[in-house]
Amino acid sequence: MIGKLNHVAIVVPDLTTATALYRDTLGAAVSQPVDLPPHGVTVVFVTLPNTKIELLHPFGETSPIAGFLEKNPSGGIHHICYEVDDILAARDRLKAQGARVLGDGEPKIGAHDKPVLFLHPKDFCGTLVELEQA
Ligand SMILES: C[C@H](C(=O)O)C(=O)SCCNC(=O)CCNC(=O)[C@H](O)C(C)(C)COP(=O)(O)OP(=O)(O)OC[C@H]1O[C@@H](n2cnc3c(N)ncnc32)[C@H](O)[C@@H]1OP(=O)(O)O
Ligand SMILES: [Co+2]
Repeated sequence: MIGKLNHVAIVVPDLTTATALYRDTLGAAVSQPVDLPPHGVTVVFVTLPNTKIELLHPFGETSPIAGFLEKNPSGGIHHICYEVDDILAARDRLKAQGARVLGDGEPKIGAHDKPVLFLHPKDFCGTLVELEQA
């Protein structure tokens, strides 16, 4: 069911520092920061030849990543995102198998203007999983 690895997301305490690290030290192509209010994050996209890295920082008062940053003040890998061909079919199959789909269970439009869903980290080996419609 899951296809390509779309991105790995890293929560960072300081986006400017993290962007400089990826651009100047690691030599990657990085975007400007983009605020995504419906998701409670600001994101910098790092484009690699075979996938993407997203550098995330909390946006707004009720960010879903605020708790993670509190527990991991130096930052850390926050989630991995897999592509699926049919996100509603994937959701229904996962729910039938007992996986917890986060939020209200309805896909939101994600950072790449495609529908996304999140699966509880405790159901997937301690890793928060994002699914994105391919
Ligand atoms: C838009 C863009 C895109 O790419 O399209 C994005 O990705 S937006 C990315 C930001 N959006 C999201 O992350 C949305 C989905 N996430 C969420 O709803 C929430 O972050 C959440 C429910 C996973 C966790 O929320 P929280 O940290 O406030 O909750 P808790 O503190 O109660 O956490 C419950 C348990 O899960 C653990 N836990 C929390 N977050 C993570 C994580 N990222 N990876 C692994 N474990 C995690 C906690 O340590 C705790 O474990 P223990 O009990 O053992 O201490
Ligand atoms: Co993501």
